[in-house]
Amino acid sequence: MTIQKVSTLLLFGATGDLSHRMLLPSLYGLDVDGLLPEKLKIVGTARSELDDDSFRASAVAALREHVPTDFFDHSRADQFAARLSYVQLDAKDKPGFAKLAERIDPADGLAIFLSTAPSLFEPTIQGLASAGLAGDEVRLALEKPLGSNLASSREINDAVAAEFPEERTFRIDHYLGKETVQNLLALRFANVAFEPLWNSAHIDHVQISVAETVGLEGRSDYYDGSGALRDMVQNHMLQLLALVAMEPPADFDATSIRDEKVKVLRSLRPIGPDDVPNHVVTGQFGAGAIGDQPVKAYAEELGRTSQTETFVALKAHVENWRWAGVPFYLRTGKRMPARKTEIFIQFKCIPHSIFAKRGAKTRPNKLVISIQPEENIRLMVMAKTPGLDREGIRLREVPLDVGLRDAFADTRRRIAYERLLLDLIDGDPTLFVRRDEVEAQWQWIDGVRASWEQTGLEPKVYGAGSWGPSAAIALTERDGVQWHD
Ligand SMILES: NC(=O)C1=CN([C@@H]2O[C@H](COP(=O)(O)OP(=O)(O)OC[C@H]3O[C@@H](n4cnc5c(N)ncnc54)[C@H](OP(=O)(O)O)[C@@H]3O)[C@@H](O)[C@H]2O)C=CC1
Ligand SMILES: O=C1O[C@H](COP(=O)(O)O)[C@@H](O)[C@H](O)[C@H]1O
Repeated sequence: MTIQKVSTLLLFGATGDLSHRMLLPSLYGLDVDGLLPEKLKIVGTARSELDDDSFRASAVAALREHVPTDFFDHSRADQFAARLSYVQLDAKDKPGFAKLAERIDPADGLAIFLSTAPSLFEPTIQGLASAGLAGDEVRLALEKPLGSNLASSREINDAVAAEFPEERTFRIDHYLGKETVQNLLALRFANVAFEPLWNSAHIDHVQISVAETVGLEGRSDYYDGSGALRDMVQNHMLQLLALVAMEPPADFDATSIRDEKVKVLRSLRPIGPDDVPNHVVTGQFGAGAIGDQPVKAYAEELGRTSQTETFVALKAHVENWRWAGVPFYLRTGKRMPARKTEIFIQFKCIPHSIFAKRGAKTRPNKLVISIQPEENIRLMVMAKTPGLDREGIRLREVPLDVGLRDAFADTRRRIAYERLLLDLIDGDPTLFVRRDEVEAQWQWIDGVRASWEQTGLEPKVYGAGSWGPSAAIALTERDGVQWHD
């Protein structure tokens, strides 16, 4: 495969929050590390009235605010800003796209990043096509949300496919850009120790938790129309589940990895109305405190009452030979006591304990993969407690711990978007989500929502700063399982 070099990155939504907090700082990081093509130009566009100089100044201000202080350097920021220019454009104004075509020659290699609301995707794509900016040399990256259900996701995908073939479409799930998420692949497929145990014969259950302390973060219109299931489970958490559950791919390439992930997503057992009471819990945070900081209830933060869930816990099953009978418990919520993204694998008990007659108890092994903020892989194993007990033997659970931050202390921690922007520029879609994956994700999520709507499930209030409603604890305790908090 010959990879077309990119000479221009065209950034829609260049004045927005995502651009300021993540995209420009990521591009700055890549530039400082010498990873951007030397001649790469970055053209920002939005409706705001800016010229090149004022856009550059606003970009440098964003870098100053969002790049860690020990990595921000004024002269490097100015050098980076020299790559930037700006075109004022309303994405709904088709003839206006001619202004972009005056500045950009797609034949030189063009990557486009849509960091705008999805309602603008279709007019933007049509505008690009009308101005000749959707040709063979052009790649298109799209931010989430890619629809709010399967039907709307298909509409977006169809609109994209009308001008950009799948191999030039880069759907972002920023969790795939996180080092620790990619490390899951390394753990599973660069080591011989885990794969023989990675199945229902040895694994009792899997927990995936994404706990956040933040609330609406100024995105109330979007979030209240979405809720935790569609905001977090449909994309990030199902991608994590797919990476945990997939078969070993033949290669680390886009087709092999995505083929295996989509098989998992299609094997998710639908949750029907009868399953809802034992498989789904939703919650909405009430007033409370995180640490010593008082936190308002969701309805107060939103300014109105709402039935939107800010917490969801699910019991899912992957119906295939490897995972038959292994529950995957998923849980995510806002305004929880701590920020924590973690995959917890509970192995089964040993088949027979040679220590039992000596009074020693064994516990099943556990593997804890901490994705953020800690970056750790910890295997809990049984060890003998030191001592000369005549009566018997004492065993204790101890961690075999790999602190990834310490192990790679000499490496800068990168923003997930650095990986993704670099791959977009290089034309490598491995860490982007293919259409069939997104649609399989939506199909399952739509089923969950339809079932909970049919059963009239309503979110239970949980105190901000707690781990969610008590019903979420009951969801696992019914199976004799405790959440790993
Ligand atoms: N912020 C975040 O952390 C995350 C955001 N996302 C998604 O990324 C996308 C962008 O998010 P975010 O940056 O937060 O949103 P913002 O509302 O902060 O920014 C939206 C951007 O789109 C531009 N815009 C709005 N309307 C038009 C238009 N008609 N024509 C051209 N440009 C327009 C705005 O600029 P102007 O007003 O000048 O036109 C602005 O640059 C959204 O889909 C969001 O859901 C996904 C994950 C995280
Ligand atoms: O996509 C989203 O992700 C963030 C959480 O991302 P993280 O990298 O901080 O874990 C979440 O806050 C937001 O609601 C959601 O849209």
